[in-house]
This record gives sequence, structure tokens and C-alpha cells, in this order.
Amino acid sequence: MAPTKVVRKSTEEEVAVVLADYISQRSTKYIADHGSFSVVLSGGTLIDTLRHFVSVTALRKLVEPPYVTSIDWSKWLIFFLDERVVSHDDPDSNYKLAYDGFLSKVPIPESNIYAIKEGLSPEEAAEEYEQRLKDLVANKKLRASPITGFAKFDLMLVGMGPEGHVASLFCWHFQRFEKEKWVTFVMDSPKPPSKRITFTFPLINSASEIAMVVTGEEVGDALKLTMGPHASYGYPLPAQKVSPEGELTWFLDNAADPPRNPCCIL
Ligand SMILES: O=C1O[C@H](COP(=O)(O)O)[C@@H](O)[C@H](O)[C@H]1O
Repeated sequence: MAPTKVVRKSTEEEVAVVLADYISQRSTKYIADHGSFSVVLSGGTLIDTLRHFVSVTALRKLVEPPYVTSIDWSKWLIFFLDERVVSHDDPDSNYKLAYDGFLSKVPIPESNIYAIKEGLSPEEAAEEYEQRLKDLVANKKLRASPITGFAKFDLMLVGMGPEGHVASLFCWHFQRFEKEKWVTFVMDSPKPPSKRITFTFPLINSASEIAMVVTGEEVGDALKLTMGPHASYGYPLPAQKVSPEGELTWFLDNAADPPRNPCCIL
């Protein structure tokens, strides 16, 4: 396992700037390596940060020069770390948030965007998404981890909830212990809407690289627990179980991790 890196910036705006550069570099690297760049998006504040009553995604710098023209978007493959079981035009849909703030502004081919299938039950939607991932691995559109056999995504962009959840893997829910399934479902998410599908930890941790993008003071307490000296004791928060085969980089702002209490300097 590669060491964890921490990139801390004063403001969320500065985080958005370094994050765009980081993603652009990874895009170049993975396309040169195997001809495509598989990116997994979270929902929540990663894709829809409410600031001054305006929705702005942490990926907003990617849709501006120089990245909007310098990145080879035709080689990107987009997946969703978790999704709410709602229609694609529902305001709760992670796909809709990602589409409105990011995907509609860059020329990623529609056929490279792997959204949840509409009109299925949560269980059916999870099975259908898992099968689609397995087919992509079988057809060599996605790589497989030589260690776990699960799909190996190039980059996952992961947010964290104020109580330490990641994807739709919540503290007191059994889904966080899943070992076999690639994608599972949730019927009673404590954060609405209740019905969701989500990547499991074995799939998440098979990734080449994970960027944890965590900004804002609401997540400060969970961040202290996740990255502080007692991180490995007791009942770990879901965020503490993020441990990819490849590199893990935390992108933080001062609101999440104030400098007077820098729990996160490794
Ligand atoms: O419900 C969700 O929550 C997590 C964290 O969201 P945040 O708004 O607290 O950052 C998010 O990563 C996930 O995709 C989403 O469905």
C-alpha cells in the first residue's frame, strides 16, 4: 500500500484549483499507460457544494481553460461511487448533479458515462450495475486488480459525510462489511433519500488512486477521528476503511482541518 498524502489549502477555492491540476495529471498518465481514464465520482459536496446559495462543484476548474481543452475527454470513462435510486432528472440524483455541474460542460462521449439504470428496485439496480462492471472487465474496457480480481478504477473522487460515511456506506450499517459483492444496495439510508446503491469497500480499495476531497467545517470532527492519533482504535468510521491498493491523497481546506489543530499532518 502506497503512503497517504495530504494536500491542505486555506480555502475551498484553492482546493478546487489543485484538485483540477491533480486530476489533469492523472488523466494524462493513465491515458498514456492504457488508453483510457476511468474516473469514479461521488455525489454530495464533491459534486454540489452549496456556497452563497449557489451550487458549485469541486470539479468546477476542470470545465475552465486550460483543462477544458487540454484534457482528452474522449478517453474518460465515468462511473458513480454510489447513487440514489431515483430517476436521472430527480434533484437527489448524483448523476443529475454531476451532469449539471460537470458532465454537460465537457465532451465526454455519452456512451462512456455509466449511470444507474432507471426503473429498477435498489437490489436489481445494484446487481445490474455490478454486472455491467464485470462485463467491462471481461471486455477489457476496465482493468482488474491482480490482487483482488475486482475492477481497478484509475481514480476515485470520494467525499465524506459529517459523521464519517463515504459512498453510501454508513457507520452502523452492515453494507460496510460486505466482502463479496462489488455493488450493494441500501434501503434505509440515514441521509435521505433512503434507497441507494453503493460500491463496496473491496471494490473501492482495489482502485489505483483515491482522492478524498473533504472541505467545510461540518466534517471537522469526523476528520479528526479519521486521521487523528486514535484512528485505528475502536469501531472505525467508514472513512477510516478507505485504503486503496494505490495512492490515497486527502484534499482538505482550513475549515475542515484548522491550522491551530492540524490533526492531519502526516
Ligand atoms: O449521500 C452521500 O454522501 C456522501 C458524502 O456527502 P457529503 O455531501 O457529506 O459530502 C457522498 O460522497 C455520496 O456520494 C452521497 O451519495
